[in-house]
Amino acid sequence: MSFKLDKLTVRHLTGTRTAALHELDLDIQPGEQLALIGPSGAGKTTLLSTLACAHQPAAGVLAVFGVDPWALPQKARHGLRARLFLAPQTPPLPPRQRVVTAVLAARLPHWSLARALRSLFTPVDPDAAFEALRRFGLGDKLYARVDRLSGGERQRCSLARLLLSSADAFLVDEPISALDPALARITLATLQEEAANRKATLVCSLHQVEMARAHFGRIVGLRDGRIVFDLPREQVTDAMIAALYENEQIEPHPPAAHEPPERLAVGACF
Ligand SMILES: Nc1ncnc2c1ncn2[C@@H]1O[C@H](COP(=O)(O)OP(=O)(O)OP(=O)(O)O)[C@@H](O)[C@H]1O
Repeated sequence: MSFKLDKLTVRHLTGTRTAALHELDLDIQPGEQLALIGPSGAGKTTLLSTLACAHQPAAGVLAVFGVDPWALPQKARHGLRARLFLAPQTPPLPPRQRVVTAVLAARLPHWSLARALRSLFTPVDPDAAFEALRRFGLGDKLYARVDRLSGGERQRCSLARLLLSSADAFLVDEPISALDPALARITLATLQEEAANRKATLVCSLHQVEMARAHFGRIVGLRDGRIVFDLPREQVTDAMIAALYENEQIEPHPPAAHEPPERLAVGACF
């Protein structure tokens, strides 16, 4: 089993004392690919980072590759984390670094300190970085600076690191939120192909419900920190989706009484 959750409850240390995840039961087999969907604030990111052993649960049981990460000594937990690749929605890439260096950093856990330092100045395996970037349509950005990438390019740069990692599970948070539809399809296909080739587990949160239903065989719907459904895609109905997102539409913003929209200057900044 890659992940086993039994009545798992997670609270954030800051903010409200309400649990972000409430008594979740979830089994994820090695090599399985599933999509997490649900409205904003449902707990998708919290679940992914809990699976990545970044949040210690408040209650319940978490087993990652058969062991409780929080019962392990810190060094062993660190070793376990190296088998997990968490791709956050906003990747924390060092801004002044070249893309090639940022991508090759995925191999840091396997390098000696001397090799890691050398790679900062002369990238050790630029061909591997190029190939990973190429698969996400970013081959031309190998030597670009990270802070000159667009939001979508940064996202894909972070995913290229995933290809160079040796992880057995990919935990990917909204990988296509900044991508156009064509790039979104390529990106999901690349992630799924990589996971299938190395028999890695893929858990992917998505706001694009139709993409989730089109690409993933298993769909987990989260709302208010609870699993609302966990089903093969054929059994997920439009009514279930509507109920999952019910009342989530944003109320239109009332125009300010003193400044009706038609009187705002062209180019006004909202
Ligand atoms: N660092 C934090 N400190 C305190 N509360 C947090 C923190 N991060 C998230 N939360 C809260 O935990 C709950 C779940 O948030 P989470 O980010 O996991 O949801 P999400 O489904 O990923 O949302 P989105 O789709 O908007 O990214 C929310 O109520 C959120 O306000």
